[in-house]
Amino acid sequence: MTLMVEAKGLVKRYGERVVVNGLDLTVEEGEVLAIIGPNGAGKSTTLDMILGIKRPDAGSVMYWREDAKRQIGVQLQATPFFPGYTALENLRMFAVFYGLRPTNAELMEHLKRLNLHEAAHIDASRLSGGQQKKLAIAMALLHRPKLLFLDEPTAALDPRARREIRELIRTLAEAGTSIVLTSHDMEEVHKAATKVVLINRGKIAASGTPDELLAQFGVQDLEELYIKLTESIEEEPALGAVYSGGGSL
Ligand SMILES: Nc1ncnc2c1ncn2[C@@H]1O[C@H](COP(=O)(O)OP(=O)(O)OP(=O)(O)O)[C@@H](O)[C@H]1O
Repeated sequence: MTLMVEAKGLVKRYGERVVVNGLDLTVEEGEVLAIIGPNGAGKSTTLDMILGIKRPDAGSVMYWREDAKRQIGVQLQATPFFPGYTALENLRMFAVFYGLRPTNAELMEHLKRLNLHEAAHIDASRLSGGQQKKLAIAMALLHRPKLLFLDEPTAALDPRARREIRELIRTLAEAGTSIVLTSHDMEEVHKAATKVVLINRGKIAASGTPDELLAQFGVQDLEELYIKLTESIEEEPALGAVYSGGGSL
């Protein structure tokens, strides 16, 4: 088993507020790890610290190799497209950033993988929300990363597009790509993820395969688990004390 990422004791504070509180996380090769949790739980902040976008106040992040960042693909919630340029042109610009020189035919093939080829010649800023999301994912995949981060990859997508992205995730994982994703769609997480980490108030409330979690907590599905664990932590006053300053989250 190769560990692709090992994050230990991650802490992030904003003023007196601790939004990520001593979080440990590992990503194994070929794993599809879903990070779930309420709005504001600290999921994106955790991803940002793992990616080096935000500096942790404590803790460490180790990758499987020193030059790992060349082999990482990232789709964040907001993607800065270049307006005035088509989807294809945007894709080409990102390819150049990665040091690649793909032909038009290769780029079209890449767009086709995401069922986005018909939008190739549309200005990126005029694409629908779902098409923009797909373009962001296409950009993250251009250099065939070994490790892929997807922050809410299926939010704003219609059911067919969701299924396409889920199938793409499965195909990538089968080919050995490790994937870390966040999602609020529990059914989808159950279908796509090999491991689930539930974050609540900056801490890990549960972690395991979807089936392990259902058995461990005696619930029917991940939505029930989510409701159960996010409720129970809010009700438990002792856990509130771990947040410095006592500020509400
Ligand atoms: N720059 C900042 N300054 C102050 N607070 C911040 C900053 N960035 C994030 N936060 C706060 O940190 C907390 C965690 O935010 P984060 O974006 O990690 O949550 P999340 O779990 O990804 O939520 P969502 O599901 O809504 O995307 C939130 O309460 C947010 O308001």
